[in-house]
Amino acid sequence: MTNTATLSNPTTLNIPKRGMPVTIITGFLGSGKTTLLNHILSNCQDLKIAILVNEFGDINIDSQLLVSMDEDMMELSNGCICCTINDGLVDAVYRVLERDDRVDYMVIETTGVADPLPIILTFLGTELRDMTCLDSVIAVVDSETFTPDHFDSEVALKQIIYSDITILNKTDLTSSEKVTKLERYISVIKAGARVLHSQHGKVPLSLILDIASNKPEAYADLVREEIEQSNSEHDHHHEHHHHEHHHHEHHHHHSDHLDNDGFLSISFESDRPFDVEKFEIFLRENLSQDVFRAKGILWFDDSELRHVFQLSGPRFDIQAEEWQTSPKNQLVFIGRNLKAEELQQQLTNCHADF
Ligand SMILES: Nc1nc2c(ncn2[C@@H]2O[C@H](COP(=O)(O)OP(=O)(O)OP(=O)(O)O)[C@@H](O)[C@H]2O)c(=O)[nH]1
Repeated sequence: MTNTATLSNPTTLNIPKRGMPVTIITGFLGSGKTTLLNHILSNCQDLKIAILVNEFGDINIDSQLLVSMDEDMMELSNGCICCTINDGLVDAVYRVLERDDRVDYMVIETTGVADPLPIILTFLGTELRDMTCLDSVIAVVDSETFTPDHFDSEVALKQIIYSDITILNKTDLTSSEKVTKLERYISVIKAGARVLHSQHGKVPLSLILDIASNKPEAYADLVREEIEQSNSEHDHHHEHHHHEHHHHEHHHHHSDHLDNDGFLSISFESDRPFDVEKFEIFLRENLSQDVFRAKGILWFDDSELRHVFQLSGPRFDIQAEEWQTSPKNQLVFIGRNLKAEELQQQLTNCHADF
């Protein structure tokens, strides 16, 4: 917080817009946040929405999976997970506010392993409070895989507790009894919870955007606590930023800070195509059980198409579409106790022979 609280007003000639409504989409790994965002972008009609994607991992996969949109309307802030409210996020918000073109609304997709509270508090407790208006915080839940132990993740629970609306998504993959049970559970952990159900994030936009459902009073004590706590953590953050570009150090820091959750992200990129059979064998036989979520863009030597790979819990899915860029492989794996070198070696072995 200290980092952001001291951010001074930009001294450009652009006068930032004021009172911009903001919706934050939170939700655990693979719950359907990007899918919901695509639903919003495809149905928002004349509303000019700026998107801010805060992704966990070194490669931006999410931005490539969003429906075609004005590139200028997208800002990325690559998430180091322990510094969710890094300067990058605040800077990205400022870049949107300083736009010359019309922007009516801002939607932020957080990383699946982010505690949304620091992000919420950034909007309520810094000078962003005067520039923006936090409209709503939405938590997307995978109704098939979510259980009351919430993946042993404190963060998964906080995402629901700090949201204004919970969307129980993927109802097509689970029984209505399970959905009802989840709804009851959510009303226990969060009094007055507003719960919606969806398949592929399809909910009426009038129920989630511009609804003024966020109540800043509810966070007043937290704002104070957070400021006190972040003051004492300041030194750490400082040092961390210093090391940010170093790959190994970066991963190392992640594992240091995720005591609660232990999730880390491993990226893989290559300019050589995979052999589809080798990749399938890798998925079936070699992929560590500790991988909770994976996604990426795949290049196979026997295909002209790019393949979008999605793995969430026990399921995976590969869809073919046209390349918009030159072909390459880009993958991100997220899980606990992952061994980066082993995983990267396994993927290297999936390359097609020359
Ligand atoms: N069957 C089914 N699949 C869904 C539904 N919603 C999303 N998915 C699939 O679930 C996978 C993950 O969805 P995403 O929208 O990428 O999830 P996310 O929350 O953005 O994931 P992270 O950003 O990695 O945390 C994708 O393969 C989606 O197509 C749904 O309602 N039903």
